[in-house]
Amino acid sequence: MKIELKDLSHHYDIPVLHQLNLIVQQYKSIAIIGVSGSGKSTLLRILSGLEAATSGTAQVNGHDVAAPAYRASVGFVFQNHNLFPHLSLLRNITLVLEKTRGYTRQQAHERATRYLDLLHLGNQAHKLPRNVSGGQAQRASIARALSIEPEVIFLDEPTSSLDPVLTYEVLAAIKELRELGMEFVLVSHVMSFVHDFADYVIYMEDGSIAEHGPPTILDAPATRALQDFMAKVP
Ligand SMILES: Nc1ncnc2c1ncn2[C@@H]1O[C@H](COP(=O)(O)OP(=O)(O)OP(=O)(O)O)[C@@H](O)[C@H]1O
Repeated sequence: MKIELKDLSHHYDIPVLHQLNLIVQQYKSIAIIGVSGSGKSTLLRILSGLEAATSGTAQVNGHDVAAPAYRASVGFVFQNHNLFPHLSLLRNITLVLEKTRGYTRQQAHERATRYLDLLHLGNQAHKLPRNVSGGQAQRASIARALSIEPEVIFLDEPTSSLDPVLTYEVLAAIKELRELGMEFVLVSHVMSFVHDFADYVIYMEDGSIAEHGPPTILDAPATRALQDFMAKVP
C-alpha cells in the first residue's frame, strides 16, 4: 500500500495534527502507535475517509481520501464492535451488503457466510451480538468490514475493550487475514502484536510523526521520544 501525506493538519477546538508529511510505500500492514491523545485515531479516521482534514492532503494507494467514492472502498473496525444489537451477526453483514452494494438477499447471504466462516464464526451466525463473547462480536465486525472486500482495512484499537484471552483471539484472526494478503492500517497499544504484525510503524507524539520505520525501530529507537515511550509501555 502507498500512503502519502502532504502538509496534513487537523484541528477541533484545538490543533490536533500538525502539518504531517510522509511517503510510505510497499508495506502491507502499518501500525500507528503513541500515547493517548497524540492524534492516532484522528489520523486513522482521516486516512479512512471518515473525517475530512482541516488542511493538506492525504492519499492512500493513489486515492484522495477526501473523494466521496473512496470511503465506500475501505473497511473500518472501531474500538467497540459497533454491531446493531437487535440483528444477528449474519444479518449485521447481509444488511450492509444489500443496502450499500445492492446485493440480493441470496448473494449477501453467501458472501456474509464466507466471511463469518473465515473468522471462525460460522456456527455463531444466527446469534445476537449480546449472546456471543466480546472477541466473537469484534471478529464479526471484522468480518463485516471484510465483506465489502475493501482495498484496505483500518482498525482502531480493535482489542481495547477485550480481556487478554479475547485480545489474543482477535489478534490471531487479524494475523491470519494478513497471511491471506489483505492490507491493514491499525492503531494499537499492544506492542508485542505491533512488533509481530506490522511491517511499518508510525510513532506519533503531540500531533506529529516523531519517528517512523520498520518495526526494528521499536528495539532501537532513533529519537528520545520513542525511547521514552518504549521504556514506559509493557
Ligand atoms: N471529535 C472530537 N472533538 C474534539 N476533540 C477531539 C475529538 N476527537 C479527538 N479530539 C481530541 O484530539 C486529540 C487527539 O485525539 P485522538 O483520539 O486522535 O488521539 P489518540 O492518540 O487516538 O488517543 P487514544 O489513544 O486515547 O485513542 C485529543 O486531544 C482529543 O481530545
